[in-house]
Parts: sequence; C-alpha cells; structure tokens
Amino acid sequence: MLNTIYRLVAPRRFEAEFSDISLKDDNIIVRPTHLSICNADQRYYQGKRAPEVLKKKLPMALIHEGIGDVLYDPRGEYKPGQSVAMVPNTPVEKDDVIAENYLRSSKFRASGFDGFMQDSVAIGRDRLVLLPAGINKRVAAFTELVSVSYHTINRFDVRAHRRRDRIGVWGDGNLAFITALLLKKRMPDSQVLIFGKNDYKMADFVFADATYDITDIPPELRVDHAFECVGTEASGIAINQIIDFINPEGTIAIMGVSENPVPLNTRMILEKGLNVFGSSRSGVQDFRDTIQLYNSNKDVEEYLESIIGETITVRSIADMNRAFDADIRKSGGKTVMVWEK
Ligand SMILES: NC(=O)C1=CN([C@@H]2O[C@H](COP(=O)(O)OP(=O)(O)OC[C@H]3O[C@@H](n4cnc5c(N)ncnc54)[C@H](OP(=O)(O)O)[C@@H]3O)[C@@H](O)[C@H]2O)C=CC1
Ligand SMILES: O=C(CO)[C@H](O)[C@H](O)COP(=O)(O)O
Ligand SMILES: [Zn+2]
Repeated sequence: MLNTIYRLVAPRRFEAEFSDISLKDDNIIVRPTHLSICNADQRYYQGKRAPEVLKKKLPMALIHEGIGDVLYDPRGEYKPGQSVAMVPNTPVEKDDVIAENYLRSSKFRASGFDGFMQDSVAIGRDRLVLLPAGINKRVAAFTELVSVSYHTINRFDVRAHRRRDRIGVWGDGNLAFITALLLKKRMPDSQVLIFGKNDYKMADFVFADATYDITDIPPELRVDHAFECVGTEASGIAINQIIDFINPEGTIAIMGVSENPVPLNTRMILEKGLNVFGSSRSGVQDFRDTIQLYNSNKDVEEYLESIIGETITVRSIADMNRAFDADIRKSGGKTVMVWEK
C-alpha cells in the first residue's frame, strides 16, 4: 500500500516522502485523525537539539501524541473506523524488572524513528488502545502526555513515604497542569500546591489548593514531596528551590527535559535524605489506565479540554508549518492538529 510520510528534513522544513506499507505483516494500519505537538517536537522543529543529534535523527516524521482510525487489521480483530490511541514507545524485548519505556533497546516514535505525521501508520497491535465512544478527540490526541503523568504518579506512589499532606508541583505549563490534576484525583486528601512564574497560567489550575509565584513563596512554607515539571536549564533552578522548600526524607520526581546538565545542591539532598527520581515517557498499560481514568472521571476530560490552545486543520505541508509556528507563538496550552491528509 502506498503511503506518504511527512518528514522534518531540516529545522522548519517538512518534505513528503512516498513509501510502501506491506499488508502482509501483522501490523495494523491506522489513519491519524488528531495529533498534538509536544515540546520534544519543537526542539527538533526549531533546531534546538545539538547539531550531531539533528544529523543523526533527521529526516524523521515528528509527533508522538496522537490518535487515529483503524483502516486495516490483517486479523480482523480491530474493525475499520474504530478509534484508537497510538502508543509511541516500541519495545523489542520484555524484561521482568525494567519497564518497557526504560529499556535502552526500546524505540520511541519521533525520537528514534518516524512519528505519526504520515497518511497511514503501520503499528503493532500491542501498541493500540481502543478509545471509548463519545470521547473528546482533541483531548484524546494528547493522551500520551497524560499517560506520562499517570506513569510518574505510579512511580511516586511506591517511592514516597506515607506523609503526603502537601505535594508541590513546580511549573505552570501543560505537564504541570496535567500532573497536578491527576495528583489531586489520585490523592484527594493531599494539598496540591503549584509553584510557577506566570499568574495567568496558574489561574487555570482551579482544582489546586494554592498557587505561588516562585519569587514570592512564604519562607516558612514546606512541602512533603514535589514534582518538577519545568524542563530546560530552568529545571535546575526549580529543583534547587524544591530542595530548599521540601521537608526531610521527601521524594522529588524530575520530569522536565534539559538539553544540558543542570547543577544541583547535592549537599542538601544528602543532609535532608531526599529521594530524587527521574521519570520519562510511558508504556501501553499507562495508556490503558489513563483512558480508564477518562471513562470514570468525566471532569478530567473537561479540565483537560481547558488547556487546548489552538486547533489547526492540516491538509498540506504549509498547514504543518502553520501549526508548529502557531505552537511557538502560543501563550500556553496544547496545539492540536486535525489531520485531514
Ligand atoms: N518526562 C517526560 O516524559 C516528559 C517530559 N516533558 C518535558 O517537561 C517539560 C515541561 O513541559 P511543558 O509543560 O509542556 O512545557 P512548558 O514550557 O509549557 O512549561 C514549563 C513552564 O514552567 C515555567 N517555569 C520556568 N521556570 C520555572 C521555575 N523555576 N519554576 C516554576 N516554573 C517555571 C515556564 O514559564 P516561562 O515559559 O514563563 O518560562 C513554563 O510556563 C519540558 O521540558 C518537556 O519537554 C514533556 C513531556 C513528557
Ligand atoms: O516528550 C517526551 C515524552 O512524551 C520526552 O520528552 C521525549 O521522549 C524526549 O525525546 P527526545 O529525546 O527525542 O527529546
Ligand atoms: Zn512528549
């Protein structure tokens, strides 16, 4: 079957390439319908990765957050037209201890190989999760990002000690919003406190117990545990501030991505006996659990809808550039592409 893949060949330049999809494999063919832009895509689009990384990875189709409709399943298990979330992490081995998204052998779409900017995506049947009828598809488009928060909170839950009176979330962007929302749902007895830079963004965190400007935190305030959702070199500033405001033996989850190493106050990590862990990406079970959460908590879907910034219909390469450029100019929120290729 003839397919078209829209690859980023150089910063800000997409090109269409034709390829063939074999219908003899066990893969399922999915037509993407709604795609959402992640900061990781922007780092490639804007050429913010190191030149040697860009040289190694491009040309590559971007986007690892997306849903689509099944076009063809060689086994007939999925019916044509069924709506599915596509899981970008692609393991090639199983491990009893290490989760699929931490195996160094796993590939990740739009990072190690082509992402979802294609007319049709050939994808393993274990990489699909059926979406419930009636789900808001623009919200479902960024299920991957929500599943990253879900995954991190699971890891936090098994690591953090039981005193969870106050949990701090550093950051006021999309990842912080989603992480704070899921934390409040999962741990309703804990106060979830937001620490950010932008009052207009923090005003959207209506479910949180309090919000603080990072330049004006009451000096006596303490949190039991914290999540860093900032990224870039600013994540160093955030993590060091967390170290200052966290109680002894607290747990810190690091989620933001930085291109460069960030210096940390290790002396106080030791003196306070802190538990610092990293969390990246997610696996298929996290997607299933996230979709189950949407099913059982309709308000989660509504809160998530409130962070959709722009919705852009994409029918051409010019539209792809328009969507990525609009995402750069945004004041906040997720940019969703309605994929009509
Ligand atoms: N671990 C994972 O698997 C994943 C990681 N990420 C990463 O998480 C990071 C955050 O993503 P996202 O929310 O989409 O990005 P955003 O840029 O939307 O959010 C970051 C926010 O943090 C604010 N900020 C900056 N400095 C501080 C500070 N010192 N303390 C508190 N807030 C601060 C920024 O404000 P301002 O813009 O005004 O500076 C911005 O609003 C990115 O690095 C992204 O790549 C994303 C997805 C998955
Ligand atoms: O966004 C993410 C997951 O949702 C991660 O930030 C992304 O996987 C990082 O990938 P890369 O190494 O290509 O920047
Ligand atoms: Zn991402």
